[in-house]
Amino acid sequence: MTKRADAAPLLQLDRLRITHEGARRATPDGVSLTVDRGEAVLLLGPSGCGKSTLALAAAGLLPRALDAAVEGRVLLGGLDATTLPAGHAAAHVAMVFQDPDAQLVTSTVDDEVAFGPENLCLDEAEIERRVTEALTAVGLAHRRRDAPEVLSGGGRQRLAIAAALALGSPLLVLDEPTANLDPAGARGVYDALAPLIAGGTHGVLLIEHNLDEALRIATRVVALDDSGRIIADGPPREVLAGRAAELAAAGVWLPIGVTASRMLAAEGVTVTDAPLTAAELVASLGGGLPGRPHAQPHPLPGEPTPNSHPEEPTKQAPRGEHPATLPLLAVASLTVRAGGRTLLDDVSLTVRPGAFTAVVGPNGAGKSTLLHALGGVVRPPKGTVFLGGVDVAKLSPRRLRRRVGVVFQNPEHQFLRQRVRDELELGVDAGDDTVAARIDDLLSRFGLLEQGAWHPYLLSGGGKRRLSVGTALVEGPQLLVLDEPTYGQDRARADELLDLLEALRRDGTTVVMATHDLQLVAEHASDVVVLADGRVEAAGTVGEVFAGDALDRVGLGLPPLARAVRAADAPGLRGLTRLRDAVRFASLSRPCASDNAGAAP
Ligand SMILES: Nc1ncnc2c1ncn2[C@@H]1O[C@H](COP(=O)(O)OP(=O)(O)OP(=O)(O)O)[C@@H](O)[C@H]1O
Ligand SMILES: Nc1ncnc2c1ncn2[C@@H]1O[C@H](COP(=O)(O)OP(=O)(O)OP(=O)(O)O)[C@@H](O)[C@H]1O
Repeated sequence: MTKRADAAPLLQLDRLRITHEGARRATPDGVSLTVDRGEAVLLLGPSGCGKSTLALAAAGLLPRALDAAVEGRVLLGGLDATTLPAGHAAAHVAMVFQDPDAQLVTSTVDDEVAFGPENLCLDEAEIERRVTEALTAVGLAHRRRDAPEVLSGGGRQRLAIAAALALGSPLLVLDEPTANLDPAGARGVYDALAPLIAGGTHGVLLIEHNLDEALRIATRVVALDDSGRIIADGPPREVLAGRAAELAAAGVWLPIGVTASRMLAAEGVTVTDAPLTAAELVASLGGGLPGRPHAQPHPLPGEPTPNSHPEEPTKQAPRGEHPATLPLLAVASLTVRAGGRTLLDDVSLTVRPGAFTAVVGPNGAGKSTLLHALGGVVRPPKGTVFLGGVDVAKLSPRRLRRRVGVVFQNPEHQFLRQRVRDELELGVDAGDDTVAARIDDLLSRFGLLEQGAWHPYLLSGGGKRRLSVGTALVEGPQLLVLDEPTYGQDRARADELLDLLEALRRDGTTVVMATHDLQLVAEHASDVVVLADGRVEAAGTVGEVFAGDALDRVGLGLPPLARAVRAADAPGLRGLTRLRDAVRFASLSRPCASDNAGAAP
């Protein structure tokens, strides 16, 4: 499509400043930016800096959608968004919310996607064409007759994206559109978006933590700091590599290549080609560090054979052969059915005490269902869950809560009280005089001390997520079960959460966590269970599972670094799945000072 020279940008924010009712400061605070056709602007910033609030404004939903004072201007196609009649906004903009449940309104998948086009008074053939195209683009064409609420979390997210695409609006505002999606689903979303940007028909304002995927379409990166002000705005490499230190200090997620380069710089190794993605990182590792060919330090001294997990101690017995330890958790022949479907089909697995077991699988594999069964949230019709030798089905809800802390996929489903502090107090023995101190400690560890008296729903997405983890921890459970706990977190908070999980593990807590972030699995988990279609496809240590083909078989594939390493087919890199191993590799093969002196720049 040719762009008229005089056409106004799709979106123009002019010194936008939004102060929520009762808030002491504005977030965002004085943000000006434009998005035009052919542009995908990636908006980054720490949790609570106002990204979602800005997205609502950009979608023309303020001031209607929020109790907030809005200063500055929001122009959509040159028109003041605050004066656009509600029904006219769709001609300019469509939004996908951070929480897909916030936007699903009808009773079938089909109706949900048709809802927007019907309101545009399009003819039936056109509506049908758009519905089919949008559902196909997100891989939901086979679930047209289902109710949205029976879709998995990822399924509902795909549906929300399809509904936005079907509107045909030139500007798409996407608030973490792939946070609940499996890797193939996330790739699918960006595959669908890429031609819209490249073809110049659409513009995108994007909030996304999945940077490897987002960088496939991002033409510009805008970063906000904690106070909701712009600290960087420019081409992705210039901002993400060039201003990395500043962004990291502000708690902004950085792509894997930039994180690795920073770790290498701390080791005295300079990577000059500023890799952003895992593929670029591997190209720079495989191609030799500045000016010299690689040494081949792999396998590293004392390390296992190629393809095994580099940091797994060699003496560790493979899964199933931990002779001295009885499993903490033993699941046998677990079957869960609902709505005429079998969600879990004869699942058996064990988790050893102190393990950090990741449960991975495509959307709809049954991960949440399994976690709910472990936490006693659903009573399986068949099979058993034993925790420390005790049948979970025989424990009272109160005793179960003391042993198993559960963090749900959607934090809002978990909140029952009016104040953040009360939410943590819920279910704790009133007579216990250590409660207040424990709660203060949790509030401060989770960065929520100042928000203790707030309503939980007023927290940012990241804040809600941290509170939900806090509520599961108050009782000091033996087993902590978490469903996508890093979703919606900024870099600093996600690292903090993972550090906290590691500290809990050192103190004896066993962790079972469902996640779509396979890089996180590589970096932190000890064991993995791969689910697909309600069945266990593979289980074992991270090294064992990553070396096998189960992840490929179920359509997940390897995490970005391991995938890029495998694609590069460089023998020296084989087996690298963790960032710190990649950095160690590069550091060990770094040039000595005299090499450096003679090296080409
Ligand atoms: N309805 C509301 N009323 C009062 N304060 C709110 C409301 N919604 C959000 N806030 C506050 O406004 C600030 C910005 O929230 P917002 O959700 O826009 O941040 P964010 O950058 O998207 O965070 P995250 O990455 O954690 O989702 C936060 O401090 C949040 O607690
Ligand atoms: N009440 C129900 N009736 C029918 N089907 C259901 C019901 N609840 C869940 N399902 C289906 O069961 C399957 C497993 O859902 P579950 O939420 O456990 O998957 P998941 O692996 O956690 O997915 P995601 O990664 O998308 O969160 C999905 O296909 C979902 O649509």
